[in-house]
Amino acid sequence: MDATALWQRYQQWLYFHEGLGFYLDVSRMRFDDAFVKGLQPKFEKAFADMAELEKGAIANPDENRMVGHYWLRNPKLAPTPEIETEIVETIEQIEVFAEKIRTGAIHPPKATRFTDIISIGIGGSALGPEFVADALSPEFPPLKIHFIDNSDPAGIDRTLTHLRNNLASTLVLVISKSGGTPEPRNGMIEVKKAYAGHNLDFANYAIAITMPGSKLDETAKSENWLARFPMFDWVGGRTSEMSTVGLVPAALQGIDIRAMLDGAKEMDDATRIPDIKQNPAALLALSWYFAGNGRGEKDMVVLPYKDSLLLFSRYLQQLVMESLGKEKDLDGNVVHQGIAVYGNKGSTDQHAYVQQLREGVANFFVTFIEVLEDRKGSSPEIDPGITSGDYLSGFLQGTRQALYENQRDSITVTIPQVNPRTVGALIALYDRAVGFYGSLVNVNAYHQPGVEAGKKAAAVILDLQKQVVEVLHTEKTPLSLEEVAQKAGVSDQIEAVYKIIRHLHANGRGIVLQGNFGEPSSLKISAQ
Ligand SMILES: O=P(O)(O)OC[C@H]1O[C@](O)(CO)[C@@H](O)[C@@H]1O
Repeated sequence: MDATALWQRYQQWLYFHEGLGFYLDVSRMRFDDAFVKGLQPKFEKAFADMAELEKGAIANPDENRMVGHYWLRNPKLAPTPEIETEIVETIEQIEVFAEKIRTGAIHPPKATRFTDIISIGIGGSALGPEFVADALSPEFPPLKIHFIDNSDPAGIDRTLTHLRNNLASTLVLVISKSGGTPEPRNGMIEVKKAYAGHNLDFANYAIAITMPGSKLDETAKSENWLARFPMFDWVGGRTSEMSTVGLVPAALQGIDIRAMLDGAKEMDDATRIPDIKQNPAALLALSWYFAGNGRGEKDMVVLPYKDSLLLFSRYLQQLVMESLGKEKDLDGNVVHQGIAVYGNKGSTDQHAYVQQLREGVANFFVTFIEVLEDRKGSSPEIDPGITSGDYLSGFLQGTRQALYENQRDSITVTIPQVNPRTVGALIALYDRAVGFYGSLVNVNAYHQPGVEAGKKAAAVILDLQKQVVEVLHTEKTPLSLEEVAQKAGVSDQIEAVYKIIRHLHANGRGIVLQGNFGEPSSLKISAQ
């Protein structure tokens, strides 16, 4: 297509939302009208499915759950008055509590104000809060947030070491919908010990965000923690940024949560329109379907040209891949669906992997995210009449064009600036696009059965570790790996036994290894 035809196509497909100042350009996805027409029946179903979901249908049949994240930003849509009240009151509760913490009306026993937050959580209980903190937290927030989102002891140490002089004024958020996920539980126990080590009563600093009645909730209740906020059963982890999971940490940092909710609501209103061309989430889902033939054949590379949106691609990775990456469709057929997502930011990534995108294997499509406002205030000139923001904008246009010339498709999302409204709107846009795409390819986008396998296998390894240690403590003479496995009753699991022993040895856990470390079968193992 020549430049004139492309300009026509650009105008023909451009979506603009006036209230949000939001643009979506899908003109560089090379679908034609016949393709759009062919997908129309699937979209009719997707729009109908979405309407049912919003009315409270059991949209997650496997877990027998309603899917209600849209009600969080428009409580009037909730299917019962009880749910509506619950949402409204919880938001008010968050605002009142955050205000008291920020002003010092609620303060720690040994300080006049809380200064920091440690937020402990993983997956949907971390990625949204991390993204929003990075995107929206003020330069000098009333409380500075730090994250523990793993069971990595060195990572936990790093956070605690940074805060070693501030623990007495550090609030701890323990965020886990289920209240039983091992990683946040481990983090919580380690942080609790650190508080005890500083003679601080953890309960005065701790806040639980979890489903009422969960293990975490019970602990918080019985230990009389500073506060507890409910996470609702009908909100999935990866769509929970507008629930207590995201709103509590955001409000504590002084981020305008009402503006975030308003932006999301406005985008929800726009993405409820049952017309592909008038609906930006439908346009995204259509483009994804086109790119990967409805089978995820192409990866989604997300490139925000703005440092503060760096974590958006990481956030989307869970939202898209945990939602759409499914073995079976809703009829039980094996389909192995999904779309792989990766990306960091432009123009930085132009000096990393864009070489391959331009010339290498064509197994992707790009989503550029453009922010019109360069910075607050004016910019100095780098070259005559040219600012660094002009460069960034030029790099985006240039890369989009260079990719298109080589038959690499792209979508461009444009927002006026990064603020709570536009961030809320972006989150809502992708929530809905994923929901639509799930309907188009007929998968349950709201469960995550695949995650369980890894969790179960890890639990088996931890049980095996206990058996191995018991065997080694009972035996007086050094044993080979084979003998340890045999005595532990797991002769078929020598490799797992070896890895457990090697890890214990490396961490000074009372295991002695003799022999050639490059030849595991030569090793003799004993307990100290
Ligand atoms: O908030 P929870 O229950 O600790 O779960 C954390 C994450 O674990 C998962 O269940 C599986 O990875 C995610 O869906 C979820 O966001």
